[in-house]
Amino acid sequence: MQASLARSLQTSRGPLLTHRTRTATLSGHCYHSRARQTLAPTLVTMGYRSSAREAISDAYHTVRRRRHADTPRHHAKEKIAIIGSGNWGSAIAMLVGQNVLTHPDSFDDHVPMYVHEEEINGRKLTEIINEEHENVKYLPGIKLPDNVQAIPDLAEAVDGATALIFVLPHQFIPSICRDLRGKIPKHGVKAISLIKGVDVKGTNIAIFADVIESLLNVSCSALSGANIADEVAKGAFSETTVGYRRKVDGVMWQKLFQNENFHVQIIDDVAGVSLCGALKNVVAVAAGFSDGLGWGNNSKAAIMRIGLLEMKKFSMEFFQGVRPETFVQESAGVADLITTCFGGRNRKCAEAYVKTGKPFDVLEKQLLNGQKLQGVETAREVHNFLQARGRVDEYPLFRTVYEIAYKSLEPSKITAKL
Ligand SMILES: NC(=O)c1ccc[n+]([C@@H]2O[C@H](COP(=O)([O-])OP(=O)(O)OC[C@H]3O[C@@H](n4cnc5c(N)ncnc54)[C@H](O)[C@@H]3O)[C@@H](O)[C@H]2O)c1
Ligand SMILES: O=P(O)(O)OC[C@H](O)CO
Repeated sequence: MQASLARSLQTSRGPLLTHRTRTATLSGHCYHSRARQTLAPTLVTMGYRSSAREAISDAYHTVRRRRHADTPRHHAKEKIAIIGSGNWGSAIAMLVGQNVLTHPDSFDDHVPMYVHEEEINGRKLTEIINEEHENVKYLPGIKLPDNVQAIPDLAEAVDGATALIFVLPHQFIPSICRDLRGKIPKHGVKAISLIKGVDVKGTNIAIFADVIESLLNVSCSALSGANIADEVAKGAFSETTVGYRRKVDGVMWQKLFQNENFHVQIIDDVAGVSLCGALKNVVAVAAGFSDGLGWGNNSKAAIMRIGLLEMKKFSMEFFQGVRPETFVQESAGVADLITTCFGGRNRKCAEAYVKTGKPFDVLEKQLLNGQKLQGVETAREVHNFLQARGRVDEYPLFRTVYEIAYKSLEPSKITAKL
C-alpha cells in the first residue's frame, strides 16, 4: 500500500489511518494486515490497482524505499523530464531549462518536454517550439532556452529521466499515468506534481501527488503557489511552495526551480500544498461571479475569507496530516488565493459568465485559446464528493459555486447561504 495514499484516501467510514497507525505503517510493523483489511481494497475500488495483491506488493516496496530515502547515496546528476507544455508547463520549462545550466553538477543539461501534439497553421507545435524556441500557442512572446526539447512521444520524453515534473490540467493525469506505466524504471525515479485539482471517485478523494505515486510507484512531491504563469515567465518576483515527502527531495526540487526572482519554500505537507492549489480555484470562480456582478472589493474580500476557511476545513476534515499553517503562512495558501482571485483564468471566465450568460465550456474556448479552466470542474468534483459523504451543507460557498455553474442558480445568490 502506498503510504501516501494512507494519508489521503478516505472511506465512507472516515479517515483510514490514525496518526499512530500511520506511523506504525510507515515503519512497516502493521503493514500487511492493515493494508489487507482496508487500504488495498480502497486502491482497487478507486481503480489504481487491479488487485489487492498488487496494491500490497507496491506498498511493501514503498515502505522499503522510504526507509532508505534520506540516506545519501551517490551524487549522479538528475535527468529532468517535463510532462506538459501548457501555459504553466511552458513557463516552468523556461525556468528549469535555465536552472539546469546554472547547476551543471546536479542536473543534466537536456530538458525534454512532452507536448500533446497539435497543428498551428499547418505546422506541428513541437516543430515550432524546437525551431523557434517559443510555445506560440500557450506562452507566446517568451523564449524557451535551447536545451528544452519538445517531444510528442511520451515514452521518448521520459526515457532515462530520474525526476519527472507533472504539469498538465488535472483531467489528463490518470490517462497519462496509465500510458507511463512500465515506461519508467521501478526504482530511483522521483516526481513532483504542479497540478491544481483533485481526483474524486464516489466517497473517495485523492490529491494528484498520491495518484501519481500510486500509479507509477514513485515518490511524488507537490509544488503550488501564487504563480500566474505569464508573470513568472516574465521574471516578475514570485514565491512558491514545495511540499515534500522526503526532505532530500524537497531540497533537490528547490534547487531546480529557485532563482533570484522565483523563491521556493519547502515544507513537509504535500497534501496541504496540493489542496490549497485545487480548492482556491473554486473560490476564484466565486470571486469572478462577484466581479461580474460589479460588487466591488469588500464583497470579494469576504468571499475570499470565507473561501479560505472552507478550503482549510475541507482539507483538515478529509485528509490526514495537513498542516493548518500552510493555509496562512505559505505562498500555496493565502497568497495563491489572492493572486488567483484577482488575476486568474477562473476569475476571468466566471466574470464573463455573469456578464454574457454564455456557458463555461464556450467561454473556455473563446477566452482561453486552448488553456483549461480547472475551477468549474473542481467545483463539480468537490460537490459530488461532499454529496457522497453527506457533507454538502457544511461548505456553503463550495455548494453555491456548484449550483450557479451547474444548476442555473442566479449568480447574485453567491452569498445567500454564507
Ligand atoms: N497557467 C497558470 O498560470 C498556472 C499556474 C500554476 C499552476 N497551474 C496548474 O498547472 C496545471 C497545468 O496548467 P497549464 O496552464 O500548464 O495548462 P493549460 O491550461 O495551458 O492547458 C493546456 C494544456 O493541455 C494540453 N492538452 C490538451 N488536451 C490534452 C490531452 N488530451 N492530453 C494531454 N494534454 C492535453 C495542451 O496541449 C496544453 O499543453 C493545471 O493544473 C493548472 O491549474 C497553472
Ligand atoms: O489562472 P488560474 O485561475 O488557473 O490560476 C493560475 C494559478 O493557479 C495562480 O497561481
